[in-house]
Amino acid sequence: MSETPASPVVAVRITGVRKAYGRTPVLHGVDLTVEKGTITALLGPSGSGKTTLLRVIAGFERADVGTVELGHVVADNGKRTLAPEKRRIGYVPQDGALFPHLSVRANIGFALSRAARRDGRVDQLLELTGLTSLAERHPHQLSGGQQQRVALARALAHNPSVVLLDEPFSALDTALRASVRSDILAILRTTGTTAILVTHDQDEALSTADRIAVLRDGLIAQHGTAQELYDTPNDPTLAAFVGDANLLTATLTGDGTADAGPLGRLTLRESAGVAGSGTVLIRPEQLALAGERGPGDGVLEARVEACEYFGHDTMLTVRPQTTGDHLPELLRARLPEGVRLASGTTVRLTVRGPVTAWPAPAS
Ligand SMILES: Nc1ncnc2c1ncn2[C@@H]1O[C@H](COP(=O)(O)OP(=O)(O)OP(=O)(O)O)[C@@H](O)[C@H]1O
Repeated sequence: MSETPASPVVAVRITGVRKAYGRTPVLHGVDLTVEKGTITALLGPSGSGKTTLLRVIAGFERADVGTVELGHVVADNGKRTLAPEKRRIGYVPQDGALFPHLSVRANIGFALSRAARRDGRVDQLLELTGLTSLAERHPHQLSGGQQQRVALARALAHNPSVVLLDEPFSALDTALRASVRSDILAILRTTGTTAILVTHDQDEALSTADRIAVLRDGLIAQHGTAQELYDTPNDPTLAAFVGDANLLTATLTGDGTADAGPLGRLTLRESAGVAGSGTVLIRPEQLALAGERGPGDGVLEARVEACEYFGHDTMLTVRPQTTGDHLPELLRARLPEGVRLASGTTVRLTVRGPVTAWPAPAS
C-alpha cells in the first residue's frame, strides 16, 4: 500500500490581498502560502510593497480586501482584523529598533511577563543568540550585528509562530552582513521558526531561503525554490531580476528546441510545443569557451570588452562579431577560475546545457 505523504502545515496563507494608501494602490491581489518551519525570502524592487505586505501580515496595516490566515486563525478578512499582539508574530524591523536606555537583557525581556522572566526565558534567549556575555550592555555598546541578534532574540521571546524580518541586514557593511546573516539564519533553523525575510538583494534571497516570492507591481510574480527562480523564471523580466541574464531572440521550433542563430539550436528545459518567435535565457555560466571549434555549428565569435576577475571565476562582457536579429549587443559569460583575457581578444563561445524560453506574447 502506498503512503500518501503528509501535506505540509501552512503557517501563513494570504489570499487576494489588496491594499492602497489613499488612492494609491500598492498590493493588487497578493496570494502567498508559507509552510511551517520554512524560511521565505520576499524579494522585490524598491517600492514594490514588501514592507506593506509584511505590515499587513503583522496586523500593523489592514488589508482592504482579501484574507490573511495564520495557521487556522483568520487574522484579517478585509473587514475584521485580529490585533497585532494576538497574532503570535515576531517582528524584526530594519534598524532593530532597540530601546537605547535599556540593557540587552531588558530589551529582550521587555514584553515578557514577570513570570516568564523569572523562569529564565531571557537567559535561554541570550544563550540561543550568543549574547550571554553582553547581557548588561546597552545598544550603543554593541556592533550592528550584535544589535540585530538582540532584535531577533526579542522577536523570539514569545515563541512566535512566524517571525517577519524587514531587511534586517541592510544597515550592515558587506563583510559583516554575510556573517550576521548566517548567524541569524542558523538561529531560525535551530528553532524551526517559520520566517519571512524581506530583501531586495537577489543573492541574499537565492543563497538563504527555502522559497523565494518575488513581489512585482503589487502581485507575486513567482514563488518557488531558488533553483526554480534561477533556471525557470516565469518571464524575461524576472530572469533579469534574479541573477545575470543573457536574453536572446530565437525561433522556437515547437519540438523542444530553439534556433538561436549563430549560437545554434538550443535544447529547451521545458517546451510548450509552441513554434514561432520567442526569447531565450542563457545564464552567463552557460556560455563556455568552444575550444578548437570554429564559427558556425553553434559557435559564436565575440570580442572581449571587459574581463572581471573574481578568483573563483571570471565574468567576461563580450561583443558578438556576428550581427543579426538574434543577438544582443553584449553578452555576459562566466568562465571558470584562472581565465584572464585582455580586452580586444577574440573568443569563441558555445552554449552548455538546456535553456529556458518564452514564446513572444501574442500581438
Ligand atoms: N504609510 C504610507 N502612506 C502612503 N504611502 C505609503 C505608506 N507606506 C508606503 N507607502 C508607499 O507604498 C509603496 C510601497 O511601499 P513599501 O515600503 O511597502 O515598499 P518596499 O517594497 O518595502 O520598498 P523598499 O524596498 O524601498 O523598502 C511606496 O510607493 C510607498 O511610497
